[in-house]
Amino acid sequence: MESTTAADPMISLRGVGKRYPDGTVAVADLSLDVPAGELLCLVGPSGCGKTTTMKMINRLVEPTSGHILVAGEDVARTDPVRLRRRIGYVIQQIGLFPHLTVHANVGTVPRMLGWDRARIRARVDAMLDLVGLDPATMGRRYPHELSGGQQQRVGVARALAADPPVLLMDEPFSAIDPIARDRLQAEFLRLQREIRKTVVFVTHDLDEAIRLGDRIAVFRQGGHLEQIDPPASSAARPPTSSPASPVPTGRCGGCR
Ligand SMILES: Nc1ncnc2c1ncn2[C@@H]1O[C@H](COP(=O)(O)OP(=O)(O)OP(=O)(O)O)[C@@H](O)[C@H]1O
Repeated sequence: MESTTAADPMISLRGVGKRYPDGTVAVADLSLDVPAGELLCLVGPSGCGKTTTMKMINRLVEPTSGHILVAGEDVARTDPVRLRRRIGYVIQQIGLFPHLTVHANVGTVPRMLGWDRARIRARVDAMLDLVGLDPATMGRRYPHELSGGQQQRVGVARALAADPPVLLMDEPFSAIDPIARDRLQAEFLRLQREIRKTVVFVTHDLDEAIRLGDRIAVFRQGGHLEQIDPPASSAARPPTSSPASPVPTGRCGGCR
């Protein structure tokens, strides 16, 4: 990756559009920057282009216009496999390999990178520890022997294993029951304070966005950016406020 200065955004979308082959314009003309270390939440109604935006960053979807830079490098000119090793990806149905143990799941990318066994073991143990799973007992289990919340933790550990600077998280906690979700959010917040990744986090839950996001980007249909602001802090900001008003607390009107 090219070197960047502290002032450069880690992720930069410039006039990005995506028209699918059937003519659907998922994203029309989107520009936004995500500074290094920021957790940016994307919210908005179903079908407004959040997932498409996310997948264009790691090239699971190719934009039909515009440019996306990650750490100053145009992703269109980066080998997708190389790119994805530097971008952790966590999705709702986590997609753990069912026939591999938790340990082997978390070690997937380090193995692909050719790390030696001792380094992989140490890294996997550290990652499981980081997400609150005991490496000795949980590492040997298979995904079906874990709760939904534990599986999501493994997904986060796997995404972090090769220490990517960027994490893309697409509704990572939404399939979890509310109590486990609450704990996962709290732990992820603690974790993020420690590791300071640049995170793009899609959610339908405005409360989750307010809790986790350094900023919240509100999308409307066609991937139009309606607003991008820090979440309102009721202690710091009155609810009726300035033109550049922060995203209000409450439910996301257009969201499911
Ligand atoms: N492969 C595809 N081919 C055609 N249209 C698609 C494809 N994938 C997504 N779309 C359309 O693009 C638009 C944006 O979809 P996208 O999944 O990005 O929205 P989203 O905001 O993530 O939605 P949700 O909140 O429901 O997950 C939708 O109209 C969707 O139907």
